[in-house]
Amino acid sequence: MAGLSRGLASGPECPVPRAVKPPAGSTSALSVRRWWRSAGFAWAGVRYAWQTQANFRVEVGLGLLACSLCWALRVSPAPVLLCCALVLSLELLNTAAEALTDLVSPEWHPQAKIAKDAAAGAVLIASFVSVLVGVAVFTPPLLALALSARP
Ligand SMILES: Nc1ncnc2c1ncn2[C@@H]1O[C@H](COP(=O)(O)OP(=O)(O)OP(=O)(O)O)[C@@H](O)[C@H]1O
Repeated sequence: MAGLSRGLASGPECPVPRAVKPPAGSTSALSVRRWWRSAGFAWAGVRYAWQTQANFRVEVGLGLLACSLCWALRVSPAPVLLCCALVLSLELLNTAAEALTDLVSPEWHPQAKIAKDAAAGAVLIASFVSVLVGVAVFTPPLLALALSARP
């Protein structure tokens, strides 16, 4: 509690806790315990997005569908996996931007609108490009399959 209150900025204008310097000895990059703890926090963020963001769940579903299609059509999954990572990562950043914006500006504000709309725009662009990548990756094998199935 004392550590937390020490990390809080004073005054109502900045309610966000500042980073508290960790105790000496816990900063080693090779500390497995530290890495595991950080991974737990990161996983909590992913779980939060899964539980609260319908778009995140839809994107995970579409990503799994696209990966299954790669496997069924025997095409390289690399571009599809990259697109999945890009879209899901940006959706997580969008969720973070929304949460921060709601914290800092619960009332309507033009700057808050820019923050939310720009973060959503990043997801939109990545999703659009991912659809193009999907068309480029899946069209040739699907066409070949359709042609080979013709009598
Ligand atoms: N505090 C605010 N000030 C100004 N505009 C806002 C504010 N909060 C939301 N908006 C506007 O309303 C839109 C929708 O906001 P909202 O928080 O519902 O985002 P969302 O993308 O619908 O979120 P979710 O993914 O949780 O449904 C934003 O993109 C933004 O244009």
